[in-house]
Amino acid sequence: MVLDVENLSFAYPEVELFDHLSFSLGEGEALALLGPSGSGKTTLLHLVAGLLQLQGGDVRWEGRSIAHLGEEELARLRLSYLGLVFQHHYLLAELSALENVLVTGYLAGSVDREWGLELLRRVGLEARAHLLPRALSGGERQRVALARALYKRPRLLLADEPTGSLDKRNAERMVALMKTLCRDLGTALLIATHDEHLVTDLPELRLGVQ
Ligand SMILES: Nc1ncnc2c1ncn2[C@@H]1O[C@H](COP(=O)(O)OP(=O)(O)OP(=O)(O)O)[C@@H](O)[C@H]1O
Repeated sequence: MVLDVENLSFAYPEVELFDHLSFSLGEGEALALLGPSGSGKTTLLHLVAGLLQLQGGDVRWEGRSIAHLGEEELARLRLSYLGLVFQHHYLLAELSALENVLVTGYLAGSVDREWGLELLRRVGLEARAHLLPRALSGGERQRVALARALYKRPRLLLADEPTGSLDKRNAERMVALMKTLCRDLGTALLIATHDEHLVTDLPELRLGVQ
């Protein structure tokens, strides 16, 4: 399995969020994470990403428990295992669309420009590769952020309200692209969203307010 979440329990001092929650994702599988505001979608994604200390239960990346890994080891594994997309694009304003897609390559000291361009082609933006984020529309920026998240061919893509800032047409296009690209790359996909109608064809995990 790409991801195993086993018996996960988590509480903040004021609120208990999960009690023995379990699910798994295999290669190229997708799951919609649904639930009202405050039900813990973002918290769950942070636990899966190893950005928040586990309290009870386990998270395994390709069979390997992350519960007792140090920060450095987690950060190293995350580079190849995980891609992230948020509600905001977080593109670097001074870099072109293509340079933003390649940014993790620059950091690692090896850049595959052709693959970056291919990803931009797949999200319909090859002709805009040279433009700065401010010259792109909101939907286009978010599609660049998707291409950037997939540049390393991660095993798992986590998307936290990726369509939260988009109109209906762009939201539908973004979700369709996430599903198609992840399936093609064998990347597992976990999407947290309020827009249930966008993910009706995906298996769902529904969180409730305690
Ligand atoms: N650092 C924190 N300390 C204490 N409580 C927190 C913390 N972060 C989140 N919470 C609380 O935990 C609950 C779940 O928050 P979370 O952001 O995970 O939910 P969500 O489903 O993603 O909500 P939304 O859809 O509004 O983003 C909320 O009641 C929130 O106030």
